[in-house]
Amino acid sequence: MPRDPLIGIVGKPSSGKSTTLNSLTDAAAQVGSFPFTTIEPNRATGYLQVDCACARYGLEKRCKPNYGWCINGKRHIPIMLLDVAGLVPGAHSGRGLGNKFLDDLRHADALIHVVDVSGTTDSEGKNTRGYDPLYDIEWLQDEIRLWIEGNLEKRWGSIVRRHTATKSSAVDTLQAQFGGYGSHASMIQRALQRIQGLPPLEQWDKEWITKVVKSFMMEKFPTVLGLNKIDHPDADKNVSKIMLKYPETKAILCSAITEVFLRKLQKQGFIRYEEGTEFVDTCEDDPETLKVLDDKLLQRIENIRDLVLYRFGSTGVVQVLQAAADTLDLIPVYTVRNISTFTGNHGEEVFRDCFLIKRGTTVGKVARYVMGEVTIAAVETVNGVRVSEDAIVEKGQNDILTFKLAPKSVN
Ligand SMILES: Nc1nc2c(ncn2[C@@H]2O[C@H](COP(=O)(O)OP(=O)(O)OP(=O)(O)O)[C@@H](O)[C@H]2O)c(=O)[nH]1
Repeated sequence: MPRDPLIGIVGKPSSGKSTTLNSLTDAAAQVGSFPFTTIEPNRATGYLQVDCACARYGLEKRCKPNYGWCINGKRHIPIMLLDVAGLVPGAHSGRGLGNKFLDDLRHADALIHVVDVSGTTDSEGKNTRGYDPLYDIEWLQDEIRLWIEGNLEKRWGSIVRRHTATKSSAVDTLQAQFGGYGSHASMIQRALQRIQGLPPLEQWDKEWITKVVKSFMMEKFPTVLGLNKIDHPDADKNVSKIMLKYPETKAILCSAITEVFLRKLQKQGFIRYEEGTEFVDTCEDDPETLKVLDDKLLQRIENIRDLVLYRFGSTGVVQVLQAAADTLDLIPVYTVRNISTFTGNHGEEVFRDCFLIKRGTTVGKVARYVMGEVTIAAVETVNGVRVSEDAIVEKGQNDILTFKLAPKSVN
């Protein structure tokens, strides 16, 4: 099983990366500790919303995840986020924080590019007016590409010599070069297959290398755009321009600052807010349980409803994380001790453990990830149905699993 998925948040200074990260990690509900062994300063835990298996069996009330939480069948599964700061035009050649951000980036499996669509900050994050954010989308992709290309071109002569001498395939040769970015052979294969008319590696010139790197980036760093600051009056026209120019790119409209504000008021007991939705209740809706808000704050909530929630359906941040995770094609798999009751070792609580795995992962891989290198005698799913270790995990079919260990042999 590969390591836990990691989503990188990139964008120019002042685009709203930290605000987005805060809005995604400052969970209002009570959460368990996180499952990740190391948390570094620029990493944080976000929560991905999925329809939990408990809802299939009417067990919502007894669902208590070990990590994250589950309310009414909506499960919030921890997922690691990485704040990749320091990207400015020219960073690949040492500007700003230079290549430091690129070292962070290599660990990411997918990227959220936070774009400031208000047009009030320039490419370096300085205040301005009427800036065209289309430029940010271009230069940011270029920076990443130039960094990868630069690393490749430095050694291109010896790469080609070795490739010819060892009669390697293009996939093997590139995997040796791109392994440091966490690539694997099938990723490179897909990247190469996408390029029409690609000649043998020894004939690649600069143009072909650029094409190869661009295609590799689509595999290694699938990117969604978080079009942030949609609450700003200038945002509309910039959003339209971006959508028109990049119709294929997944873009989600966001207002990270609104999400932070709503979660804060919710924590303080002033509002009831269902994250990822347009629903906000205040003391006017529920005077019994919600604290009284002054007129100024009530007016601000009204504006948020009109300018963000009712117009766009939500603040967008939950959706942007969802979209980034979708590019990785992750599905939740539940491991239980008792396949009839779905409970763990003790108590009545169900579906305690859940992992995000890449679609296409086999049951055997999940078993080894959860149990380590032990001999598994049998794997069962719902109703005690036996499942082969070679079976691919499928939602609703064999995504609830229990593992029976082989008895230890006595010599
Ligand atoms: N209007 C509006 N402002 C926002 C939004 N999100 C963030 N901001 C503001 O934009 C500014 C920059 O936000 P940050 O989250 O610090 O941006 P950053 O990308 O992390 O910036 P660096 O740390 O410099 O890389 C702050 O003043 C935020 O309050 C938003 O959704 N709407």
